[in-house]
Amino acid sequence: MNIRNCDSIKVALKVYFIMGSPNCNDNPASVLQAAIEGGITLFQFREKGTGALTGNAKVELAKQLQQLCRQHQIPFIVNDDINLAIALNADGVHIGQEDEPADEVRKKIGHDKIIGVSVHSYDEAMSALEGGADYFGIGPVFPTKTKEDAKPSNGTKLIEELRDRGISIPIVGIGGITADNAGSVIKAGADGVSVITAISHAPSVTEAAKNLRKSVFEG
Ligand SMILES: Cc1ncc(COP(=O)(O)OP(=O)(O)O)c(N)n1
Ligand SMILES: Cc1ncsc1CCOP(=O)(O)O
Ligand SMILES: [Mg+2]
Repeated sequence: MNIRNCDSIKVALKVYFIMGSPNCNDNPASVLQAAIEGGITLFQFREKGTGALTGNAKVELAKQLQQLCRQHQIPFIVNDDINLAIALNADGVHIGQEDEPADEVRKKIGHDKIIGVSVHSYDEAMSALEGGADYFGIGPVFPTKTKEDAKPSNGTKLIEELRDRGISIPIVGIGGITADNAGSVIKAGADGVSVITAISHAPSVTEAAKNLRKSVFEG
C-alpha cells in the first residue's frame, strides 16, 4: 500500500492521537496501548513541553511507541524532529510554520513518507501544498491549554474556507477537541480530529478513544 495515497491518509486521520511523556499521567506505552485498544487510527510522537525527554531517552521512548504502533498497523508520525523520523524510518513527520519548510523536509525524508503541515490561513495552505504537504493540521479549533504558544482558537472557519475553495487535500482539526465537539469539526469538512488531552488525560483512555471514534464516524 502507498502510505501517501490521499484516500489512505484521509482514513488514517480519523482519530489521530498525539502525545509525548509530558502529556501522560501513566507510562506513555501503557497510554498508547490503551488508546490503540480504543481504536485510534494514527499516532504522532510529540515529545515537547515541560519535562520533555531529550537525547537517548527521547529516542528510546520513540522506538518503544513506534514498535507498539507497528504491531497494530498504526502509522507512526514524528513531530518537528526530522532527524529522529529519518533515524527511525518513521511513516512521516508533522511540521508547523516555525519548523523547516515542507520542500526542504521532503528532500530529506524522501517521497514515500507523509508530511503534515500546520496551516492557519489560505496563503499558508497554498504554500504548504506547493511544498508537497500530504495533509493539513488546522487549529486551534477550540481553546487549548496544551500548547502554550498556540494561536487564538478560530473555530472551523479555515476548514470551511478551504473546502469552499475546492481544496481536497486531507485535513485534520486540532485544539480542544473532545467527543462532544468532534462532530462539528467533521461537519465543517475535516477528515478527522487530532487530540492530546481528550485521550491522554481521560479517566479511561480506551473509552475516550472509543467515544471519539463514535463521534467521528457517527456524528
Ligand atoms: C496534526 C497536527 N496539527 C497541528 C500541529 C501543530 O504543529 P506546530 O504548529 O508545529 O506546533 P507543535 O506541535 O510543534 O508545537 C500538530 N503537532 N499536529
Ligand atoms: C499541538 C497543537 N497545535 C495546535 S493546538 C495543539 C494542542 C492540542 O492539544 P489538545 O487536544 O490537548 O487541545
Ligand atoms: Mg512544530
